[in-house]
Amino acid sequence: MAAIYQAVYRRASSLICRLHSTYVRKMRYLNVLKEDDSLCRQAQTSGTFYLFHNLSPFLQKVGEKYFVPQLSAAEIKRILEKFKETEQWIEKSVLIGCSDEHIPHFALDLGALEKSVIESQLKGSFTNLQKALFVVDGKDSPLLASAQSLLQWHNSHQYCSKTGQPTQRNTAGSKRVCHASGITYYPQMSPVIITLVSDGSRCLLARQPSFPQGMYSALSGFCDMGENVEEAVHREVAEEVGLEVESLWYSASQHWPFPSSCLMIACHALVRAQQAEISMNKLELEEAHWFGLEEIMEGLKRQPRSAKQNDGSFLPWFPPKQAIAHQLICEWVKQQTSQLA
Ligand SMILES: NC(=O)C1=CN([C@@H]2O[C@H](COP(=O)(O)OP(=O)(O)OC[C@H]3O[C@@H](n4cnc5c(N)ncnc54)[C@H](O)[C@@H]3O)[C@@H](O)[C@H]2O)C=CC1
Ligand SMILES: [Mg+2]
Repeated sequence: MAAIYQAVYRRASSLICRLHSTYVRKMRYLNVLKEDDSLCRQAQTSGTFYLFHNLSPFLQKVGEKYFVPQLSAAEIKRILEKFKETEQWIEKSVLIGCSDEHIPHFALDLGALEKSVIESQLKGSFTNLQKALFVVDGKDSPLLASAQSLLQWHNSHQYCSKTGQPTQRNTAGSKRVCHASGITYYPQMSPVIITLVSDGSRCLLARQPSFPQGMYSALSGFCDMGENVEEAVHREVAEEVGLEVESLWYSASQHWPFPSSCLMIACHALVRAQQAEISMNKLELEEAHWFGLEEIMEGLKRQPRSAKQNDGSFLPWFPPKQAIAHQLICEWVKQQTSQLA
């Protein structure tokens, strides 16, 4: 039966090849792998693997640069042999993408095996995700973030929340099913709005107590059930700084893996300059200020280390370029400078 499916799939994909762009073919291929367990199992034998250990990605350092190595199935088998483990381990991997040439990419967490043995065999180290995202090449960070989020979701969804029975995953790891209740669970993300509020000439940045010292960011908050993006922006701005948003517009979005799988939806918002007095919610924020263009441009140049002053206090600095908050701040600067020109 599987052979018939594969022949049909090959026939269909050769037709698709002639009709569609590389991108469309790639997305269609990934979609087939998610739906077809036997094809996905076969793909694992020719795929590449990103390794994790208790959700920390494996990195290699060459000179000053960090790389995220992709291992072949044969290399994974060699590691497993060292631990006298079988290649069944590979079935624990999750599908995270594929190359333009349809080489599938998987992520595999070897958390149950001794970390130092793998690290010395592969000459690299498992690195905390928060650090990894800021040292690897920009194109690798979204991949690491989504791979880790998917692995984390599987870790915490082993059981059905209705029956308490174990759930079974499909080969790609794109869903889990409870056979007792028939419920299918799909990986979850929480929508979060992040808003850079402006009064026309200044922008509002705030600090949560958990932020590193001196760091200010745009206002953020989880969307409530049933809320749309516009309502969430209005509510969060009102809740956190006591201001009423007049107008808002969407900028961009980003997947953010902290604390676990957020879809950050970034917007700009405008409040009236005559009604811009901040009334900060002390339960959520420790500081909130209006910043002028010059202060923002100075802050963008500062690094956490250069922000520290002799008396131990910190000058304001802003999230690094990997965070969407950074993009919002840069867009605001661009818009302000173009108004001045
Ligand atoms: N990538 C970026 O540029 C930035 C990302 N963020 C992320 O945005 C997220 C949310 O921002 P906050 O201002 O902390 O949100 P928030 O203002 O909604 O406050 C967090 C509180 O909301 C409650 N909450 C409601 N729904 C929740 C859910 N689904 N998961 C967890 N807590 C929930 C909890 O009580 C939590 O303590 C943070 O996890 C942070 O990592 C925040 C700023 C910048
Ligand atoms: Mg908040």
